[in-house]
Amino acid sequence: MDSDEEIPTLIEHDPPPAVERASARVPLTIICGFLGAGKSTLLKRILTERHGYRIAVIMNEFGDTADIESKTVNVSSPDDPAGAQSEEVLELANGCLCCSIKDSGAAAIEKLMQRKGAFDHILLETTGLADPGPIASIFWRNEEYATGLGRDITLDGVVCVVDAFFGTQQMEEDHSDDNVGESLKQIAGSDVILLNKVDLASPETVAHVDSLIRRVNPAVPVYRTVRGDIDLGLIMGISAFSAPPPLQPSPAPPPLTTHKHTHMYGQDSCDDTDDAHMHPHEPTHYELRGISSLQVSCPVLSAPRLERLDEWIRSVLWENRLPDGQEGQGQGKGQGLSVLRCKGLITTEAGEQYVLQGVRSMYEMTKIENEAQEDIGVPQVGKIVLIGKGLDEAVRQSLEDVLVALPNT
Ligand SMILES: Nc1nc2c(ncn2[C@@H]2O[C@H](COP(=O)(O)OP(=O)(O)OP(=O)(O)O)[C@@H](O)[C@H]2O)c(=O)[nH]1
Repeated sequence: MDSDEEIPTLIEHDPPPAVERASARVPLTIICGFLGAGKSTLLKRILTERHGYRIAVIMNEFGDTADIESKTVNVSSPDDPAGAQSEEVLELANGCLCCSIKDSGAAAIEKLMQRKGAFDHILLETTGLADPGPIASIFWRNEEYATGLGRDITLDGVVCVVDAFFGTQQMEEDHSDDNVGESLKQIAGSDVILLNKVDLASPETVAHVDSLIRRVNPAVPVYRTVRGDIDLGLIMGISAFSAPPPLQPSPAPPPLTTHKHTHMYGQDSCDDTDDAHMHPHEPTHYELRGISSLQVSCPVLSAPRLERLDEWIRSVLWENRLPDGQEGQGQGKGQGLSVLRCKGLITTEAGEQYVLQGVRSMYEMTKIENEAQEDIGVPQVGKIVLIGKGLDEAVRQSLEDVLVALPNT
């Protein structure tokens, strides 16, 4: 055997950390929120405090080339005193990167990814009136095709900053063409909500906004903050698009106290003319200007029933109708069926468990690997949460039929 044929000795070595980091996908968090709610304040805190995370922050409206100077957080860094005016990626004293550029968000991120390895997480701020759904879809879809940015980035979650003082009023006044309002779409499409500026609002006002949020999106954790002071571990690294929804029912929101509140958002009318009376039982199915949520518990499913559920989801998400052709009717407004966000945890008779995640018409059912099942201790009974328009009793009934009532064939 000549020397060329000798079996080479394996030398074990750990890849240098920078190489390891460069090969991993970087998680991206979308930060949306109501106008003036405190998004920039949150980002400025992240960019200037010593927290040990290496975060790249992109502050710009996604895809917008309009004036951004007014959106730029003036971050001064001892290493780059002129940095706030620069359009380049700034490296800040605490290890974060700040990117405030005029070209499109995709270009900004591509530029940022040339520095891959220099940061562990990306935060992308949208403007106060952006619906996060389409942006989330872009990154989520990219991941699936694993080309371009999708090779480098994984969508971690959507965080929404809500103004505790003006939140109720903003939801009330925010009318868009489809009569839903971007603020409600932001709440519907978020995985975490920061109820900010709680120092400015009375406890009753804070509780009321909190209650509205939970009624639109019952699966979302809501953290009350002042000037965006939050443990970063609660908003980053949450894997919202691969984790199951919270298994415990969210804490019951405080009841809406008076009729005045409930009627403000165009709920069905009530015969009682006393404005101060309490509703003894708040409906679990709640509708706020057309957007509502539906939660259905999901028993252990046979394989055919899982297939039928998949068909049901395809019909509802892709065709905006129930599989039997009977469209859900939006309460009071005649709006059609349209799902903005769905999540679920499904267990099968074969002992497999799936996480359902959907943003608008896109969805995936991902099998939880056995080890992960053990880690998170997933129980046998799952649930399905839908957030969107037209989610009335006909939709609930139809879903329950698929999960429970129809023959288990
Ligand atoms: N009292 C109080 N003021 C706050 C808090 N958070 C932010 N602010 C102030 O509210 C104002 C708006 O905050 P920003 O962080 O600029 O809000 P934004 O969401 O980035 O605003 P837009 O980008 O215009 O939508 C600023 O003057 C902040 O200093 C808070 O928790 N309490």
